[in-house]
Amino acid sequence: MLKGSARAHTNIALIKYWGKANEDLIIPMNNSLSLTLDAFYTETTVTFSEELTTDIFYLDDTLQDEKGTKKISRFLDLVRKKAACPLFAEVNSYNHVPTAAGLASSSSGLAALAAACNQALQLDLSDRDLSRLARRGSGSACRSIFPGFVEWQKGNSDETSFAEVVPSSGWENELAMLFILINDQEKDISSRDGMRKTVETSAFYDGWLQTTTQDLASAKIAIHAQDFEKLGTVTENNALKMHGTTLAAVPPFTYWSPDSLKAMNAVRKIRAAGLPCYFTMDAGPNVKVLCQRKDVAQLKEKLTHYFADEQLITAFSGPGITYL
Ligand SMILES: O=C(O)C[C@@](O)(CF)CCOP(=O)(O)OP(=O)(O)O
Repeated sequence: MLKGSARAHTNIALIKYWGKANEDLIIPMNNSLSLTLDAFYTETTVTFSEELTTDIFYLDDTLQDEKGTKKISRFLDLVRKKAACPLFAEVNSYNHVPTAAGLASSSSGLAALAAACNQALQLDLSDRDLSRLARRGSGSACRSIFPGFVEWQKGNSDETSFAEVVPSSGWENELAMLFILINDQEKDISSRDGMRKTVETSAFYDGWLQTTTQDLASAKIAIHAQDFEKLGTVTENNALKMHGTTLAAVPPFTYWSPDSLKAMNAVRKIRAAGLPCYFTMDAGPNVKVLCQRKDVAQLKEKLTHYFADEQLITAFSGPGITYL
């Protein structure tokens, strides 16, 4: 019996990954840049055993059906091949995220699984090679291997596509990200399906791609200069452009719900009144608000005029992989 356990934290992209150049290897069209957070994480244990005749996946103590196990099993096939190990495995994952929020964070889940496999099969992978392996599970997972600000170098092959830390002199510890959890019943289009539809059909996709490289350069300059307004502005604009691409997909779609727009407008109003804060969004209705740590209590107080307190969750910069 070969067993491994690891914890990985969710990351939120400030400059988005939105589209694959290679679906099988999960090579992205562009570089992306994220902030790993402390509040949300996944703890995963994997046990490879001769006794098993198939892969078994428990998520928060609930046995997952075949559909829910497919993505995990496909990833385990990769690991088995890499380790020349024929054994099936039992995976136990615990998502420490607010369940109601639908904050299904594939970034922390697949990163934790990759690290747990690394330990169980004694692959002895470097962080860079672990990032490459996690990338094969889910693109954004490659960034959760590292703490703080992280850039995913898109590369053009399995060897050259990996994440690495963005030097920041610890400035990330002066920032905060406040999640506005929008309880939207709509079944989300997964990020994987959403980005594929967009790449394949959206008239706005090329415009997105042309400007996101510049946005990433601006974000890195802002981090180096510790210029919050510059980082916040490029973060918000980049998210709006990414989401703009979905409106020109065929058929069009959007992740925005009425309350998403309410949240974005509230952030604009609070910013206009003098509190620097900027929003970003991913493949769902939730809105994440980037602000400076010193302002997060005041921001939360102002947002309670628009949303219930239990919908507001504060996160700070978080760590990379921890082996348990
Ligand atoms: O995180 C970002 O950069 C932006 C997004 O969150 C915007 F929705 C996409 C994340 O995509 P992911 O779930 O990693 O896709 P996969 O590679 O198909 O598994």
